[in-house]
Amino acid sequence: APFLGQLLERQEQVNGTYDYIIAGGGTAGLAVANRLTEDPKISVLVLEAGIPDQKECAAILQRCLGDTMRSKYDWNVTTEPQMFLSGRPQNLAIGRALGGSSMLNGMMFDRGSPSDYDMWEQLGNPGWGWKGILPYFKKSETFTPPNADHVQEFGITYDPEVHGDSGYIQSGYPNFIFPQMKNFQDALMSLGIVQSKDQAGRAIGTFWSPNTIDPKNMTRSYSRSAYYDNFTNRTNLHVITSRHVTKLLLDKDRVTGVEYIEVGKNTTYTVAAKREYIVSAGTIHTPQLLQLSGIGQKSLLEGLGIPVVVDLPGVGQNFQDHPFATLSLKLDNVEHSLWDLDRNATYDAEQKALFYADREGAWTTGGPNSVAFLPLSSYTNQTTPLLTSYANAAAAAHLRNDTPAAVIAGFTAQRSILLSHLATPNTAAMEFIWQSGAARRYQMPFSVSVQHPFSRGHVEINSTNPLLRPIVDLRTGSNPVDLTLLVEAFRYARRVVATDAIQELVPTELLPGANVTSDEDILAYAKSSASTMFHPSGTSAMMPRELGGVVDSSLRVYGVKNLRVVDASIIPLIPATHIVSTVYAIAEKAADLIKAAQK
Ligand SMILES: Cc1cc2nc3c(=O)[nH]c(=O)nc-3n(C[C@H](O)[C@H](O)[C@H](O)COP(=O)(O)OP(=O)(O)OC[C@H]3O[C@@H](n4cnc5c(N)ncnc54)[C@H](O)[C@@H]3O)c2cc1C
Repeated sequence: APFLGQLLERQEQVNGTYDYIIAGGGTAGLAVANRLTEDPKISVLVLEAGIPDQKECAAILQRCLGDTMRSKYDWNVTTEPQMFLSGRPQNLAIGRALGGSSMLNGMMFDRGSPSDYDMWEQLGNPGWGWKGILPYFKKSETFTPPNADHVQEFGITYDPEVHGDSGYIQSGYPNFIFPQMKNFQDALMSLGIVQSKDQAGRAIGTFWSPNTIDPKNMTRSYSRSAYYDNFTNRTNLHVITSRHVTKLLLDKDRVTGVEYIEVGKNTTYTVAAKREYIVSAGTIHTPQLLQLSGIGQKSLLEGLGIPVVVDLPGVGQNFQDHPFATLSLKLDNVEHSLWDLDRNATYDAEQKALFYADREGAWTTGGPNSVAFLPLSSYTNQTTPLLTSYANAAAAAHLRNDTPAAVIAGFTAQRSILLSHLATPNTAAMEFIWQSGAARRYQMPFSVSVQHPFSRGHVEINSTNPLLRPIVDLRTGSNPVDLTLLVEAFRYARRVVATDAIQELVPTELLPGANVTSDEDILAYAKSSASTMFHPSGTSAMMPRELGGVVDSSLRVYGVKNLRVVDASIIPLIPATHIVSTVYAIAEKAADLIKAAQK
């Protein structure tokens, strides 16, 4: 068959059956497909709704970071009005492309701390604590250490022991770093914060985060380039794009096939798997697909006339994200910053020339990498009162009124685990990011982001039409203590700005502005400006069924024998990090679990 192994272009090229069918060729989907097809006897079909990028600037260069948002590569999801954030809906970018959100993301590549994953294990998921997942973090990456000049100039430290050296995702540092990025590290250290030797082993304190960047040419390393582009010679791997999976066909406790359409056309096709079905459609579309297929909360499905195959109230619940808010600064004493690329054509042209000559200069940089992840006790003296306010409310007090009992039980278990970890110095509660103009609207956005929110949202279909967007409600700030944490973080951010290291840069606070000082005013600013960090997680959570879980610790959907979910939706508790490296680790571990089940 002449087309095998390549991206399939025509419907006739799709076979009737495969060993495995994967719904969603995104970050996790392509990684799983790659690992399963290492065995030439195993055939895999990946059905991806999006399109392949054309390796254009927006897709692969840090220079154009953000340009894919609201483009043809984005699902363009708008959330419900966020009632706890002044009623503002949020634009939730999600990749609709070969490689999914990894093709669209900010290229930060960090990990949570050991405690973030130990919490997963404590929630009833054996094998998913730090010890169990670390080998898969390593397996997914090839880490290139910072060059000697950068070690010298910026004080970047690293520990090769915690990194991988033969994985497919390339991680490392851009060839160019703006000098003012170091002032942030110095500022934190002058406040007594310790620099982590390497975030990959303990992401607490201040540190330089790697990016997903190929050291050879300073281009994006993402699921497509890492797990697909070099493997198109595998005749047992079929990938077809512009194919939207509309339904899983179920017969009692087994999936018997998937239905899908070619995007923009009406014909429905069916394809079947001999071994298993894997849903990797991401945090929004995985629960949508399960619900459309009759797996979900009985009352929701019955209300839409969908026959209930498995009454699984957790599907679409437990929705978590990292909300962030920004202190915007103008720095008068810096030679250049990232936003000059958009504002100074001469400088941009110089940097472009440098990039194409030597892969040097500001075109190589863009993803934030000077950051700090701090436990509560490092940035506020209110640790005990804050944790007490979380603990004192009834567990369901801030959940939606009709939250199913099992989901309340799950949240109750999460809450007590979170409270015990957040009381220690080993769990980060807040990220502080010196963004270097990543937002493009300000010269120096200095953002703070809640890492272990107690607010929970949901994703729910309100139509049986698979092509309509489901209801996406983050419910950010529904637990008011999350927002109090942000207010405390603003106060600390101002202490950071007041240090000699930042004052040297001659900063002016543009937003919220020096006159915004009371708790009420800072809170009002946070509510009027807080946004998603694009880390949607948790809507098909890996937890015991009685705690509202959707998949077990082998990622099998409860009540169905041959169906797994592998993507960010299985994350039971969002870790304190940008989550893509966690998604790759989940996919790598899932592939091993699936292979083990073949025996
Ligand atoms: C703008 C943005 C910036 C981010 N920045 C960072 C960052 O700097 N660092 C970091 O660590 N993380 C970042 N993230 C988060 C990270 O990229 C994602 O969490 C991760 O890529 C999600 O992987 P996934 O496999 O769960 O889903 P995805 O990668 O989104 O994959 C899901 C795939 O399924 C496809 N699909 C959906 N429904 C269907 C269907 N019905 N039929 C067929 N296909 C379907 C989608 O098109 C998509 O390709 C960012 C995310 C965004 C959106």
